[in-house]
Amino acid sequence: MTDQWDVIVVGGGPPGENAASYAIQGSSRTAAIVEKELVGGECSYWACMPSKALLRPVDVVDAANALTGVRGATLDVAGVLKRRDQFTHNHDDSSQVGWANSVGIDVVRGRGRITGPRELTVTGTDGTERTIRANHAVVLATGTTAAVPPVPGLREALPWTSRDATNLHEVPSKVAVIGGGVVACEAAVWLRALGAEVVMLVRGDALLGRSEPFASALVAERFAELGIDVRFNVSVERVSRKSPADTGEGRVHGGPVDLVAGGETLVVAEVVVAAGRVPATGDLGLDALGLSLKNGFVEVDDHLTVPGHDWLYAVGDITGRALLTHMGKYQARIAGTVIGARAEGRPLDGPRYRDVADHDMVPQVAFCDPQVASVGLTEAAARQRGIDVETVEYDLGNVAGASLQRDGYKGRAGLVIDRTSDVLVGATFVGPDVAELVHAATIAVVGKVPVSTLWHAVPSYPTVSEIWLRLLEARGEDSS
Ligand SMILES: Cc1cc2nc3c(=O)[nH]c(=O)nc-3n(C[C@H](O)[C@H](O)[C@H](O)COP(=O)(O)OP(=O)(O)OC[C@H]3O[C@@H](n4cnc5c(N)ncnc54)[C@H](O)[C@@H]3O)c2cc1C
Ligand SMILES: NC(=O)c1ccc[n+]([C@@H]2O[C@H](COP(=O)([O-])OP(=O)(O)OC[C@H]3O[C@@H](n4cnc5c(N)ncnc54)[C@H](O)[C@@H]3O)[C@@H](O)[C@H]2O)c1
Repeated sequence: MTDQWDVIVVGGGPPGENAASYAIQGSSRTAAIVEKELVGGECSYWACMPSKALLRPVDVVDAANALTGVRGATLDVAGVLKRRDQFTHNHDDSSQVGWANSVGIDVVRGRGRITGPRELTVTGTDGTERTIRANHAVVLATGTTAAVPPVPGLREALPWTSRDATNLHEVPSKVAVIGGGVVACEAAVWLRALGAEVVMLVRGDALLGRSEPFASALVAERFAELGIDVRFNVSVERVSRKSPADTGEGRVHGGPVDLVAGGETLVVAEVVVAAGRVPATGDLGLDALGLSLKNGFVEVDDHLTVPGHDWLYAVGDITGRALLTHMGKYQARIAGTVIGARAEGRPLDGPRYRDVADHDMVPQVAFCDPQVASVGLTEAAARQRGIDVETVEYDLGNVAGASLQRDGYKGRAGLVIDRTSDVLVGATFVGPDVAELVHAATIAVVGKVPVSTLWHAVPSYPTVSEIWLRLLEARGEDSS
């Protein structure tokens, strides 16, 4: 194999894969992905895919049991785990490597480190080193790893991280989840459904603390119904474990764990740390380039280029812009298109060369129970930016389409509208199966569709989308 490509991408998660393929598509350029673990990255094997594979059966059973006339839906734990393993291909990345090769991308196994402009050293699993070079561009796409807060005894207790929770092979009898963000809320739902007793230790006063308050409140209400014990304003002070043991991913890591939190001692079979992410920039050799990192993240301009280094790009979690697969892939499409244009001497004068969506137009779905699907700014974030906004909310349970989905459907939606321009700057939907509702809102936010125009976007009857009509009516103005 050669040691020189036109484009080298470090990190083979979905953003890395997309950056490589967009950078060479329709050309004779060559590309390589350097990957130290599995091509497909965290998302495919330890994050998005296994977590959603675990949550979907929970959702289906819940939906079936919420319908009069349907009886006896239950979870088969072994079957659920088996289906999860199908989605993670039992950690075999050969199909991803096959895809890369099929579109002209080489895969270089090993840990990449920048040693100079357009130059990297790759250390293989056997310790051998190899120097490789890029003619045009190097793209950093190394992602993040789970943060483990510096609580005395926590690291020594070998707690579960999201990798163990998504790849669980046994269900601990009782789990303490540290954190109240998306990882914590999603994991709490599947662990509870699979049979664990779950206690959540949340530092702040809300679940999904960056969401609209009504979303946090509905999730907390439902978690109480599910028997998830959520404790707010609690910090873990100390942890100790009898005989911690590295029993492998997704297996209980030793004896019972004592946690001292809020002046109380809690004894659990396992701890799940879901306290955010740390960028994987530590050993990338970036200091040699004199790069200043922001909390460890690589700063880029809207062409995803590292300022001052026109050959160096970054995409995905490592940019700290939006730690979401779809946003990383969006950045990758832009970076790849920019690399192609620069390689061919074309100007970057079209909309596809600039990252726009990361600036306050990011969609996200938390697939917990209930789901929380949102895009853009919350009311609080909009006000913080000095936008004069009005808000409108409506109960999803009062929408005919929603009531047909489940008996006693509970949910709520809210819009954040910029009064000056009369366009939507944010939207949040909370409830069972609301994930697919958010894209309509994303189109309205990104397209800056005036609310008066939305009156003419007629939702079909009886669908959950009629929430749009109800929200406009609740705003109390027909400006059509
Ligand atoms: C439990 C969980 C669930 C999630 N669910 C969702 C979801 O439903 N939807 C969503 O949009 N997002 C979700 N996310 C976030 C999503 O996983 C990330 O945004 C996404 O994986 C980021 O992709 P990335 O390529 O930037 O990083 P990663 O997926 O982390 O990939 C980085 C790759 O780089 C490799 N690497 C690192 N350093 C080097 C090096 N020096 N040399 C070579 N290779 C290296 C790693 O091995 C890895 O394969 C979830 C996250 C978690 C933790
Ligand atoms: N469905 C999805 O789209 C999805 C699912 C999972 C994760 N993700 C993404 O992955 C990223 C990581 O998720 P996450 O939930 O780990 O992070 P997060 O930032 O969403 O939440 C972190 C939580 O940990 C708490 N925390 C932080 N430091 C702590 C400490 N020292 N002690 C106690 N608690 C502490 C925070 O208060 C917060 O509740 C997020 O950006 C998220 O968007 C997305």
